[in-house]
Amino acid sequence: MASVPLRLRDHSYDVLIGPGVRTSLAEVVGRLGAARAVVVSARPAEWVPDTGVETLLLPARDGEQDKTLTTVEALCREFVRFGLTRSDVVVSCGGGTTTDVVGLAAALYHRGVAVVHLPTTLLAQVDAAVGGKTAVNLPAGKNLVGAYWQPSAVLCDTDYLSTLPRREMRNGYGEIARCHFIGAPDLRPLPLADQIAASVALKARVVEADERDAGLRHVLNYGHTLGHALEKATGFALRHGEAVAIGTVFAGRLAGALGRVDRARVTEHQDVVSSYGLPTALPAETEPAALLPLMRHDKKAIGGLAFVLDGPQGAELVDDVPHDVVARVLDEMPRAPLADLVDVVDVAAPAATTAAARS
Ligand SMILES: NC(=O)c1ccc[n+]([C@@H]2O[C@H](COP(=O)([O-])OP(=O)(O)OC[C@H]3O[C@@H](n4cnc5c(N)ncnc54)[C@H](O)[C@@H]3O)[C@@H](O)[C@H]2O)c1
Ligand SMILES: [Zn+2]
Repeated sequence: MASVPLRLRDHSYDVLIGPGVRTSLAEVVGRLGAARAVVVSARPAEWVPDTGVETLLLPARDGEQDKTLTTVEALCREFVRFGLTRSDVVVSCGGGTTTDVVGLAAALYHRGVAVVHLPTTLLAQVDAAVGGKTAVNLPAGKNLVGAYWQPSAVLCDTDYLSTLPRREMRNGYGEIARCHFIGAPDLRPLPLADQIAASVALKARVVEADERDAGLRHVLNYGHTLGHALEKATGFALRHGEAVAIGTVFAGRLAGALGRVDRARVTEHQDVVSSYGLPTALPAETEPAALLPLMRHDKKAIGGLAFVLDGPQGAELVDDVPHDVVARVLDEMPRAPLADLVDVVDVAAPAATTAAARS
């Protein structure tokens, strides 16, 4: 089992990673001094560990459709009915959509009640459940209403991943792959739990340095400017991690075109992304020119087109990248039919991944 600390000025917690770590929940709840717990779970009841205190189990559904203020209100109403107080605890068990919506409910209930996350997707374990950002969607867009609310612990039980569909594993690998270019060592040869621990450790260091997105936290958006545009352009036919993977390959090429990195580093982007079994080409159905305006709407864009790009000082936010360079690098990207991109074979995925993906 790995334990990754996340230390902030007024709040610190540990992220535990490994098989069976969910059984630490009762100890965590005991340490918090909570008398009652509400567990909101999108997974079967038998997947929810004992809390050690009087518990209300609320079933939930993963998915963007329930990541709404309506769900937040419904949860808070149940918290009141159960008599949950400010010194009690809320527990989330599910994918990133569930940890996000439950995290926001915990942030708002009594102006903040302790929350413990039990993420059950690879993406939620390496990214969504760690770092304290919570949000829900509005019809106008994703994650438009939210709060910073750090959990009191995160238990990344890798046993949960044994039932995760292969494509959801790949979704999480998109975020692991981008760690290679924002300060993590080469994680490819490592077992899955170590890859998760290293990705969490990287995110923890970034969040410690910039909890509220004032600067450094931007590096976590490596590959995301094109990634977000591709998600929208394909009507979300690409999973987030798949789109980020293609965005990461593009970020390498763009950094190369701007003279920020050498040819070998550009190739390394392609190699790393493909060795995680992730797509590296633009969908043939998407017109490169149609992606430009979508990238302009990315929330990182302050003036012109902004990208997090690799360079001599490592990854950093680069503002005002000339449109013509972006357009040219997009045009030069390899292309492949969308159907092929979302069905990439896991070429060199580590044994643990392949086993989990098959089951
Ligand atoms: N707060 C943050 O910092 C942050 C960071 C990244 C992403 N996010 C959010 O995370 C969300 C995406 O999370 P996600 O990719 O986990 O999506 P998700 O929660 O929709 O789960 C993906 C799918 O996996 C299924 N699933 C979950 N656990 C499973 C398991 N153990 N076995 C089998 N199936 C399982 C779900 O039912 C769902 O169909 C987005 O809403 C995104 O905005 C938040
Ligand atoms: Zn992401």
